[in-house]
Parts: sequence; C-alpha cells; structure tokens
Amino acid sequence: MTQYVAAIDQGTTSTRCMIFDHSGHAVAADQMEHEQIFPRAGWVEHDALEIWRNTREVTAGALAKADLHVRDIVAVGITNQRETAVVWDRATGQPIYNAIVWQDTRTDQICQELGQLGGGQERYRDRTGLPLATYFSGPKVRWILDNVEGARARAEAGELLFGTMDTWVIWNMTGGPEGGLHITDPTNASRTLLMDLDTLSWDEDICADMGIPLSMLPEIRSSSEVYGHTRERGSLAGVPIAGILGDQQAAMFGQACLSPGEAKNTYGTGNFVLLNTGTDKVMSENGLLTTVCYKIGDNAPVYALEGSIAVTGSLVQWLRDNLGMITTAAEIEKHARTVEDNGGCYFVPAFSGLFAPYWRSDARGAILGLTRFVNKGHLCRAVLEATAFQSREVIEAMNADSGVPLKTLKVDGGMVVNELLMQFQADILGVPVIRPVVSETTSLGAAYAAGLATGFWSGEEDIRRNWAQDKQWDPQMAEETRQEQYRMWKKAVTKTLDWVD
Ligand SMILES: Nc1ncnc2c1ncn2[C@@H]1O[C@H](COP(=O)(O)OP(=O)(O)O)[C@@H](O)[C@H]1O
Ligand SMILES: O=P(O)(O)OC[C@H](O)CO
Repeated sequence: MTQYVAAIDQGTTSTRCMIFDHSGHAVAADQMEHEQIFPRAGWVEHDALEIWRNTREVTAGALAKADLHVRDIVAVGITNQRETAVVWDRATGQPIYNAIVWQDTRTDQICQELGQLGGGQERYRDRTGLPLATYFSGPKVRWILDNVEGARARAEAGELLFGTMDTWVIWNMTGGPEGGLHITDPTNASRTLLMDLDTLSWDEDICADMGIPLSMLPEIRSSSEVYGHTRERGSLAGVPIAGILGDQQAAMFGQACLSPGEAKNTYGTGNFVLLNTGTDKVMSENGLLTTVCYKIGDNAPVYALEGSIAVTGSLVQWLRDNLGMITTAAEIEKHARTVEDNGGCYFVPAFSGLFAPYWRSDARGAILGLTRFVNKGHLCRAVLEATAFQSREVIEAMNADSGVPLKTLKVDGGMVVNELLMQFQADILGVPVIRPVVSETTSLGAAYAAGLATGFWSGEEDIRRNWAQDKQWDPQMAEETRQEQYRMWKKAVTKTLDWVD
C-alpha cells in the first residue's frame, strides 16, 4: 500500500495542508485564507479560532482531493508563521485576545522599556540571538498580559497558556482542554526572545523581566520526533504528529540546505534569507539574527543566520487591496513589463519599520523619485524591485558575516512565479537565481521532519535526492547599472528613517 506524509502550513495569509509521497511529490493540497485584522495603524491581528477552523477544513479537503483514507497517512508535520503570539484559557480553549501577528508594531514602547533594564539590548542579543524588536513574541505576550483585563492574575494562577501557531494548532489537534499537548520546537522558541540559544530552554531571567510566568510557556521538544497522536475526532484521527518547524526553517529542509554554507530565500508575505551555519552559533555583526535552523531528535542543534524582511509579497497585496491598482497579484508582472525600468521610482515598504539589517522601528514607507513621467508600470516595477533590493541588503550582510560570498541563490515561496522579479533578482545580486521543481518547500520541509521521525524517509540522502532544479536565471545587467540602481535604493532607504517620533 502506498503511504504518504501530510504537512500543515499555518502561514501569515493562509493555512494549507499538503500531502506528499515518498519522492517528495505533492499529491494534493488544500488552502484557505484567513482575515487580516488591522484595528489601528501598525497593528495586525488574526483570529486564532478562525485559523483552527481553517486547519480542520484544509486537512479534510486535502485528504478528499487526494482521495485518501487517514490510514494512508503515516505522519503529519506542522510548520507555521513564526513569532505570532496567542494566549488562551487552558480550561475552555478560548483565546483571551486575537493572535498578535509578527508584523505588528504595538510593542515598540515595551521594547524600549525592556532595553533600559540591566544588560540592555546586548543581553537579548547574547542570550537569544535576536535584537529587542517588535517582531518577536515575548513583548506581544507582555502586551496582552498588560492590556487584557484580569489577564496577568489569570496567567499567574496558571489558567492561561501561550503559544506560537504551531503550539496552538497542536494543542487543539491533540484534544485541546481534554489533554492537548502544549509543546513547541526550538526553531519556533528561538523567535520568542525568551529562549536561551545555547541551552534551548526558557531563559528565566528574561521571562521574569518580561513579566511572563513560566507556567504559560510550552515544553520545548525537538523539531523531529513523535510527540503524540491527533485526537480521535477529525480527519487525521490517530495520526502521529512527528515534526514541528517554523516556516522559514522548514523551507531550509525543503530546499535541502542541510550543510553549512547552504542558503535559500523565501518570497512570501515577507522575505527570509537563511544560511545554515552548522552546529556553530554565528553571532552577526551586520544586523542579522542568529536562530535555530533545526534540531533532529537527540542530535545537536543546527543553527542559521537569518535576514528577515518584513514586507515583500504583502506590498503586492497592498497594491491590490489598499490601492486597487491590480486585481490579482499575478497582474503586477504584466504592468511592470510595459516599461523598460523603474523610471527613477523607488518604493521602500517600511510599513512595520525596517527589519534586517536595519532594525529601525522609527522608519515608515515612502515612494521616492516621483515625477510626471512615472506611470503605473513604473510603480509596479518599483514594488517588485523593492523585494530584490531588500534581499540584496541582507545577502550582503550575510556575506560579510560568513566571509564566504554566496555563489547562487535558491529561491521559493509564492512570489517566485514572477519571472520579471526573478530576473531582476539575479541582475541586482550578480549571481544566478535557482528555483526548484517543488516550490512549496515549507510544507515539504515539515513533511520531511515528520517523515524522518517515523522512518518514512531514512535521512539526508533521501531529501537531497528529491530536490530538483526547475529554472535558473543568470545575471544580465551591466555592472555599472547594477551598482547605480543599488546606490539609489540605499539613498531611498535613508529617507524613510527617523519618521516616527
Ligand atoms: N505572480 C506574483 N507576483 C508577485 N507576487 C505574488 C505573485 N503571486 C503571489 N504573490 C505574492 O506572494 C505572497 C504569497 O506567497 P506565500 O508563499 O503563499 O505567502 P505566505 O506563506 O507568507 O502566506 C502574497 O503576498 C502575494 O502578494
Ligand atoms: O507566513 P510567512 O511565509 O509569511 O512567514 C512568516 C515568517 O515566519 C515570519 O517570521
């Protein structure tokens, strides 16, 4: 009997379930978008109950599309948007507030206050590998405890649980209030600002400073092991849950970036460039994060350097939803192709401040170089180019940190269908860009983590064998043009800084 592994990818804009066979080929997928809630400027929330409902629907949907029975599924892996924080009542399963999303900037003040405590910013960097920034979960939990009436007392009484989306989905999948597992893995925990990167355990001093009771926090398990089985109700009843990876780390698996020096760039809501640094924890001197890449069972953890970019694909969504300039994301390419270049127009999408390599929460978005000449095509081009320029900035930082310049760039994610963007990325980087056949690397990576733990795949060789190139874009731009356009981009960035008082 042919067997399969399922993956649930709880992403920023949607939740999907994919089912993979032994060759890493996707035999079915189902996907549902959820509401993006913007209560105020800079605030971004999700309804965690809507996400749990969608998770159930897409798992049933994927099984139905593949025409499979649950007994054909040997394991399920979970991957997720990272950092997004939800706090719920352990007895009822009701969230006490919407999930606060990674892009949300409401915790700026909290971060500034925490930075003034003993050890300041440096303590966070040294212990957690992260800058003290609004991006990460810890300050979001602190905000919920400070702002939801009665929350702190309930948290201290042990009534409340915190989780990133992996934790929330697994707790519900394993029974919720009736004995649900409260667990996470080091790739997700390393994004909270609460985990010690060396010991892979919660840092009690930081949790105390942040005012977060340890009883709220999930147990940190490895990224690949059988944690338990899904509850008896539901379409995946009784299947072992055997993998947990943050989505960007899952993409590393899906791209077979399993050796030191291997890197990928994922183009989704934001962009995330990760470089495998092996069992060495490299601390960045150029504005990158140090994070856990994965931890397989009892093996030593593997670390990564990461360049996180907050706004890339979501800028295309913004053009569609807020300005109505396009009706579908794919349409942007058609308009961008009506012009030769950006016509002098640069769009810096600092909607959530600027993440790597700047970490400037005082930046805000700006369109620069506007003249009467600039038309819709130029603006669409500037939107796409912003993704490529931001990627070059973090890759330059990575080259500086590692001392070994990247020779090729493996890419994946929703935006890599955009051929104009891929060519421009190769042009502005000056290195070839390579897209694999399976560009759903995030789901595939979660499936690999679960399949490795259950013996469905035997090891790294299986994963490497399954990876295959689909298309390569080689640089065609003259060196002088490349340098000039990048210089103008850097100049544009300087104009967005110091905007928020
Ligand atoms: N043809 C396209 N050109 C440019 N951007 C696109 C295109 N198709 C999708 N996108 C963008 O890709 C993003 C979706 O990618 P995906 O990897 O599914 O995101 P996520 O996992 O973050 O939810 C959206 O932000 C969308 O605007
Ligand atoms: O959901 P994605 O693919 O936009 O990924 C979000 C990242 O995990 C945020 O750190």
